[in-house]
Amino acid sequence: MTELEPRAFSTPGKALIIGGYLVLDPKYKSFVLALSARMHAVVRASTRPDISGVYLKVKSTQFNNNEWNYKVSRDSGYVPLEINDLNNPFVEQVVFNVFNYFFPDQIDYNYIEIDIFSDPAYHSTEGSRRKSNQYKSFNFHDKDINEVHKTGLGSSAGLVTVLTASLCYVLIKDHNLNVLNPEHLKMVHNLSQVAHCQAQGKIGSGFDVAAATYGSIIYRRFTPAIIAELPGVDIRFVDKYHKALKSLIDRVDWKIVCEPVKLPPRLKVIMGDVHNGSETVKLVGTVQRWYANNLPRSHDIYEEINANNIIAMNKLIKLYHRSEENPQYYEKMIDNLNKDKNSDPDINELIGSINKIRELFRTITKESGADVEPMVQTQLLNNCLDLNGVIGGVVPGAGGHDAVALIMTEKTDINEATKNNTLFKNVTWMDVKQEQIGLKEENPKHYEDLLFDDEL
Ligand SMILES: Nc1ncnc2c1ncn2[C@@H]1O[C@H](COP(=O)(O)OP(=O)(O)OP(=O)(O)O)[C@@H](O)[C@H]1O
Ligand SMILES: C[C@@](O)(CCOP(=O)(O)O)CC(=O)O
Repeated sequence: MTELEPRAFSTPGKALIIGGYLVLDPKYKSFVLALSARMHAVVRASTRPDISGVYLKVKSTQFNNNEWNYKVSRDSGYVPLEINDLNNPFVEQVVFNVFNYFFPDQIDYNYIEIDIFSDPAYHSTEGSRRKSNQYKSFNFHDKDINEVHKTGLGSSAGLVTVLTASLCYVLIKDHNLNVLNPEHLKMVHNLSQVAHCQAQGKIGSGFDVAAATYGSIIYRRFTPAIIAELPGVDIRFVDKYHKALKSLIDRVDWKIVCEPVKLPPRLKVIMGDVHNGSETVKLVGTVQRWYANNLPRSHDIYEEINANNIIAMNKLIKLYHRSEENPQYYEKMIDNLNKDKNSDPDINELIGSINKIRELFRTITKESGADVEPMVQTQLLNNCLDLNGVIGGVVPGAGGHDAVALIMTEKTDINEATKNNTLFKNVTWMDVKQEQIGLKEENPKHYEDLLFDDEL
């Protein structure tokens, strides 16, 4: 039995700060922050002559030892067959698409094992026990993955991207996958978008997959049609899907924008979990119906939101440049914000544009009935904005009752500022930071010998 050298990868979670709903239309740009909570995969593969075709085991031991076992073969169009009839559409679509992309004649390593790990912030900690080693810490639940409450950081997009990278490593020529090679990143990104889109039922803009791959970005989506036009699987002509997919991944111009961005220095994002959970799919459907039934006024509202989105994004970029041009002045200016939020014209315009975006989303909330910025969240955000050092706040992504995202000075200690204050009793400040980097190589040894913290 020969073994492929084990490798590990990770991808970040996300917060869509600016551009919710509009980003579903390829016309509009958005601002997405990658977060320090990451999804991880450790991949091992070996040659097993006793097994016919390919056997793939995906394990998620953190969730009641969940695992999915697939058989795949070229003769059946690489449609994965789960041997216990278990469902995980995200894993299935990754397997299907990565195998179809490479469409291998013969597979050197036909027994593949992938261990998935998700950082604690993705899920509620309730009923979990922490396991750690000197490098990593993960929560272990005695419930299945689908029964544990999510915090909305984009676990499925992170999972799809990190699994895609892992399988690409096994199947790419000479196993030379390099996360620093732009061509390889593009391949992982495009394959992940296809798999995520198919698993989700084609509803998302793909900002979460783009952030999982590229980190914090200004994002403009691809035209949804390019994925919708892929042919179905046809067992009689197994290479039909492969040819169309290969062309889509390598040759079609996706006209996508993924420009790296950073929050201006000395500012940070803080995510607050409101523990309620929202149904993105339902919210999107309701807002889209409102949009269609209220044209052309709804279009004008979107255009006005977009004008303010652009102001907010430009101000964030300008502040970043100012920090580089005159670091001392910039530092003082940020320090001043802890006393007077209106002391700088760029910050003023940033605050003004975010307030306007929120106001327009409240109009949509009222008219459509979709809780994009429901009253409780308005109150919570306004209470946050009253705190020293907090300069902006939004209900990220699709909005709803899930979470709030705040932009504040680095010196602001949100836990301290809200401690014992009943106005904030329903919110838990999450232990995540904004991060630049998307798909990252990890050390597979860092996932070994995890021990329960309470037994250390
Ligand atoms: N650690 C994991 N192991 C295995 N599968 C996982 C894991 N994390 C997520 N998944 C898959 O992703 C699904 C959750 O995806 P979903 O898109 O509903 O949530 P999300 O991406 O975390 O949330 P949101 O899009 O609101 O940020 C799970 O049902 C499971 O199929
Ligand atoms: C409403 C939408 O723009 C954002 C959804 O974001 P989230 O899943 O709530 O983080 C949909 C999308 O872009 O996929």
